[in-house]
Amino acid sequence: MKILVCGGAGYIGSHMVRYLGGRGHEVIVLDNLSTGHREAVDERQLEVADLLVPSSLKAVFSRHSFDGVIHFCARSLVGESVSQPYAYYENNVAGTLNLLQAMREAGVSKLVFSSTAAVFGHPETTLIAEDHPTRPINPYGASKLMVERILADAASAYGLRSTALRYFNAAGAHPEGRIGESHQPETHLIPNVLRAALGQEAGLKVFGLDYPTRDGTCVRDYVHVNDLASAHLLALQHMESYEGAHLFNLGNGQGFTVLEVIEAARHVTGRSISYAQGNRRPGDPAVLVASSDKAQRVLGWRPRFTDIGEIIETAWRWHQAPRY
Ligand SMILES: NC(=O)c1ccc[n+]([C@@H]2O[C@H](COP(=O)([O-])OP(=O)(O)OC[C@H]3O[C@@H](n4cnc5c(N)ncnc54)[C@H](O)[C@@H]3O)[C@@H](O)[C@H]2O)c1
Ligand SMILES: O=c1ccn([C@@H]2O[C@H](COP(=O)(O)OP(=O)(O)O[C@H]3O[C@H](CO)[C@H](O)[C@H](O)[C@H]3O)[C@@H](O)[C@H]2O)c(=O)[nH]1
Repeated sequence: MKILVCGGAGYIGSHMVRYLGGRGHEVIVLDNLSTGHREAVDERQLEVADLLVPSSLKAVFSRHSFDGVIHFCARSLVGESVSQPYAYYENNVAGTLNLLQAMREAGVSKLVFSSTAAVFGHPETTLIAEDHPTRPINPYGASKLMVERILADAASAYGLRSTALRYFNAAGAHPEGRIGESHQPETHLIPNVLRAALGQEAGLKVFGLDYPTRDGTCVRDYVHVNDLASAHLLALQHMESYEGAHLFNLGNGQGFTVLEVIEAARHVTGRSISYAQGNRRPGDPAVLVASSDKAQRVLGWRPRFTDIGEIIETAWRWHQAPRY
């Protein structure tokens, strides 16, 4: 297949590009490099374009003919979405609409979309399945839920085939260590913990030790980026036979507390990791763990990295010698 990966210079997108390339697919990356890195992709694959500039988008579709699109572009900082909601709705909703228009004009009818556990808000059950109520508590989650709705409408109006994958906590890096997670600012737990292990992050804080969990810290479901990549390819293949708008939750089905992640990182790195006790971060639910039964049953998805130590080890390889 020839696949357009929008946001392919970013963290998860660059792993997707590697994964597809390794399986013989032809890939073009569309990215405005706002949070992505030129060094994360092969220059020959890269089309620098912006979802908010329709002419730049259309130019990409006129130069290539795609079998499908995987769409990772977004602004994705929860806190920032609360203070700058217009920027989030503009990039994540209006930008996606521009992409959908360009796809329609070019006759491209399959899309895989990055959704998020943030569509659920405060969960009502410990294990979150696809039919769990969606009540996002911040503009980031709301913007992703709006796109899910647009995709459902596009399926009935235009026959667009789509799959929204709601990832829980993407983690780890390609085991070869050439690509990895590099955000500025970095808000995610595992990179911050590993930077603390390297002595690069003096101010590591655990946000809240008074949650109703086994050690008082938040529980999250960490899923390896390469496992996310494999689910995207399965979703594209699934849409060859099934029309409509599909939804899947993606996680490992196992939750780890913040303190358990720090302990696992101590074990992997063999270094001491000190932290301070911080206040709760606004908008953080106590527990977010996915039920990925549907993805396993319908797509045949099998995550390979189920051990938190193994996931952290791949990230550790990257953080010791990051290339960007
Ligand atoms: N990282 C996680 O744990 C996580 C969890 C759930 C969902 N997601 C979603 O997965 C996707 C990828 O996340 P990530 O962590 O790799 O983010 P990232 O910021 O590393 O990657 C996003 C990429 O999209 C590009 N981009 C953004 N806006 C664009 C635009 N208007 N035009 C062209 N390119 C644009 C950026 O330059 C970047 O390369 C996002 O949609 C995010 O909301 C991430
Ligand atoms: O320096 C840090 C960073 C994080 N945390 C804690 O560690 C846990 C994980 O935090 P991350 O920021 O790594 O991940 P989130 O669970 O907040 O975010 C993930 O899930 C969200 C949905 O809830 C969004 O989809 C987001 O893009 C995705 O990365 C949270 O309890 C957070 O409070 C800390 O204690 N210290």
